[in-house]
Amino acid sequence: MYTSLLNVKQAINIEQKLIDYLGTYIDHELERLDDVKANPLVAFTLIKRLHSEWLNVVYSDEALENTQLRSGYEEEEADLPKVEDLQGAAKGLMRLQDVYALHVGGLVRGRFQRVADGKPTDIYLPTVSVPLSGDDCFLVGKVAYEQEDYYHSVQWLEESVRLFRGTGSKWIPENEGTLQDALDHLAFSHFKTGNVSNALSLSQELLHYPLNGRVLQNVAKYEKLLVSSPPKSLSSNGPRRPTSNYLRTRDTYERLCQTQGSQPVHFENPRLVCDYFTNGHPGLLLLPARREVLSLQPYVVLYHNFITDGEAEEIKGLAQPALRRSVVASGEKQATAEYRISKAWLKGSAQSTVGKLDQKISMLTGLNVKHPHGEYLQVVNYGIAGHYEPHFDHASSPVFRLKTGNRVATFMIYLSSVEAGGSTAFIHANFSVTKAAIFWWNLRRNGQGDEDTLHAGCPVLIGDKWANKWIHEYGQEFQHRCSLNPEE
Ligand SMILES: O=C(O)CCC(=O)C(=O)O
Ligand SMILES: [Fe+2]
Repeated sequence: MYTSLLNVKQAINIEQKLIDYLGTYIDHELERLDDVKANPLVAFTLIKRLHSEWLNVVYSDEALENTQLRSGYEEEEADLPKVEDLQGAAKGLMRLQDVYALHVGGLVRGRFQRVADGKPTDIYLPTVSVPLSGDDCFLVGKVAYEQEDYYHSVQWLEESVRLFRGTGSKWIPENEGTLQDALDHLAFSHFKTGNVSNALSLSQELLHYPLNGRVLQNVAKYEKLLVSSPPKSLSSNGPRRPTSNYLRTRDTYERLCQTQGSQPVHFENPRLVCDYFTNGHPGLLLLPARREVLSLQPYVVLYHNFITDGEAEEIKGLAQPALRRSVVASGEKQATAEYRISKAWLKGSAQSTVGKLDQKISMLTGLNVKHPHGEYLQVVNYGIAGHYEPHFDHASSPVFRLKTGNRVATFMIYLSSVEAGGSTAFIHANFSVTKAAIFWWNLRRNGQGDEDTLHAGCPVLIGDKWANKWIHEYGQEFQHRCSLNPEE
């Protein structure tokens, strides 16, 4: 190599190549990191580590003399996830389990699987599977247990007991629970769901632990119960899912989240057009919108190329600091009601990207979107299994109407495409959408709310959902005219 300069040049080329390989490797690793961040199982275990595992380690006897660790931890403490975050993450996992009919055993192995005809199928294959520990499952089970939701607690605690048994009686400092705790909670959950014989056998196992009067009493109670009312043969199908207040629409909602519903069949109805749309506006002449009319009643339109990746990134960047603030500032009640979602409002000047988007919405819809006729751009970010229950965007009662009237239409933009889950489901119209930008009228021409617009945001399974939307209100008298037909 040292005999000629040419050889040295070659060596430099080789090194350059190696550096390029390294660069590619790092890029791939960064992508992998992105994948990992967007995985709810990773997010859950991370929150759990930060909320309780580190705490248990830092304050364990083993770490007593490590004052540096303790003071370092105390410095960060204020920024660590709170118990509500951990509970919210656990509830998020159970929501994903329900809405996407996921198999708990699969989730525990880091997989997202649905069981159909006894066979598990992956509905999403993560690049990295993050398995859960017995203690992770114990925590989810306990959150369910504390809400008296024994349907979920049985399933998660079964997994917890199985995993704790697998690790033997080894004591792990970061754990919150033990095999004994899991058995105890599982026994009671079984009892509450009417499975007395399982409750009894688990309680009998608990008798091997340092004696506990309550367990002894339970064993006697369960034995008596089994004699007085022996279990009926396998007639019941096990515990039912807890009912919720939107049960009426729940089945449809979940089906739409899983399947996208019955997508529009354009060739069957000539009014469901796909076209290059300018709305007769000179501003759209050179770059028309790729419009797809999805539904006529309610009237829902999809614009395929509404926002560029660069614009979306800019909007997310603008919203990020405001989003954080809005979470801290939200009152306790609201934080729990809309848990897993944070919001920010962006004003933006006419020249800004926000202003340009405003202008584009106005050109496409022909509506006056200037504040206060349109609300500021709202950016929403969804957390673990973040979702939005079925609702209307318009106010159903005049009491809640703003000065500029009701929300006549919605323009919703997806700032990043979600990898799995997270679609917007139109409950009555029977379809769901996950991409680009959609527009729909909330009010009928007679000013009344259009009940057919009932819609929901499905929980995000994988990915980072940034939906944002423009809501237009009255002030559109000449653009969205009333009809002479009061029924319209
Ligand atoms: O996230 C979604 O898909 C729906 C959000 C929504 O409906 C709303 O913010 O009003
Ligand atoms: Fe909505």
